[in-house]
Amino acid sequence: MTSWLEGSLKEKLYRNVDAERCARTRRGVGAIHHEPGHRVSGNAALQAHLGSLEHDLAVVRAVVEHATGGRCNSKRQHVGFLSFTTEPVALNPSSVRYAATPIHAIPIIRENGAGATKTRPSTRRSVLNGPRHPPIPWLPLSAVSRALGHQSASRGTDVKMNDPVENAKRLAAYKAVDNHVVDGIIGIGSGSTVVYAVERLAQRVKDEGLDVICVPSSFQAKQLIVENGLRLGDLEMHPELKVAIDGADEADHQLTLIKGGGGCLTQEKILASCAEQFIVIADYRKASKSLGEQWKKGVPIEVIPSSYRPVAQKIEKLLGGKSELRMSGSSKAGPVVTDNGNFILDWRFEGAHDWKEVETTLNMIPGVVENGLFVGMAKKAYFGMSDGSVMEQSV
Ligand SMILES: O=C(CO)[C@H](O)[C@H](O)COP(=O)(O)O
Repeated sequence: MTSWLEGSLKEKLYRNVDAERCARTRRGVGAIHHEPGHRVSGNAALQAHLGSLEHDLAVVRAVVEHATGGRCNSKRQHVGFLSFTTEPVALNPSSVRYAATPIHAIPIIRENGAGATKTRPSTRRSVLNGPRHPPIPWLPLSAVSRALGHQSASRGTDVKMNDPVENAKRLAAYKAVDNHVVDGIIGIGSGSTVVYAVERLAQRVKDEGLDVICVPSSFQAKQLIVENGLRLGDLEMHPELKVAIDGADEADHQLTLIKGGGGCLTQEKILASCAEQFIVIADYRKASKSLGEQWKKGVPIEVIPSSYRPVAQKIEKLLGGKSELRMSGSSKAGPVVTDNGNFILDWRFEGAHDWKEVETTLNMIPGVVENGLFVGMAKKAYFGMSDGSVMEQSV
């Protein structure tokens, strides 16, 4: 039986290994054994992944503790074998999806194994004794730092890697990057799902030598690109993009979107309009039959600050509903200020609308910079599901 702990460990330690590829190459993502007495042992694969043994132990212990929420006693049994005794952990039935990944034994690392194969030149101890294995990608630093509870350039999200919603975001993002990104200029959207797309891009640049220049849609996206060591570009240098990948607050059956929950709708729409392909990545909560079914905060509208009152009044007169100035909350007194120095109105609408008409009506009001309705722009969306699958939607 696959336990929640085992699934979590795989998730954390092998998150940059594509599960399908592993199954094909029989590389063994699941080289972790969970014995019923709450004992977890990870073999040489962990060490091959994580570098020096001392560092491994600290990182792996932190990951295990993060996964279990409990205490972890780790000890070095012999070279290349790590063993952990953890607090009792509850089995979580939602982890059965991990059972789909075959578990293979991976040979123990030895100092000087006969017929040894070097897995990574920089790891002196990383010598596999046994059948030849392709090099295993390293755990990205960002994954380790998330496991240790550090924050990334996401919107202040403390990413919990055993959270089904975070998993769903990651699955959708990884699949979209794998299916749509080739060498060229890529538009990077904003939000918490895009964090995973950038992470995957960085892995592919490192592992496959993918040659991409990334154009950001926000300050957050720019930070992500820089933090992940990707090449930064802009629309001035690269006005045409091969693909733009972005999240959404809601997507209906025609892939009409509400965007701008993170306040970056204007640049996001500009990027989407410059891309040959605009790809949406989201978790299962964002898919709906009609707009407003899932997303209750309304359509974000970026406005010139001095115009917010008359714009709000005009919207209500023309379209009904209620327009509210978005406030910063506890992080700052006063309204949210966008990357462009503007305000955001959230228009809570009632009933069904002709969204193309609404988009045009909103943008015709003097003072409106842009609105968060994306009509007819997305042709493909990836929704990560709670069962670990990815639902694809095309129009
Ligand atoms: O439009 C956006 C930001 O302006 C985001 O794409 C949208 O809010 C979705 O964000 P998340 O991926 O965090 O759910």
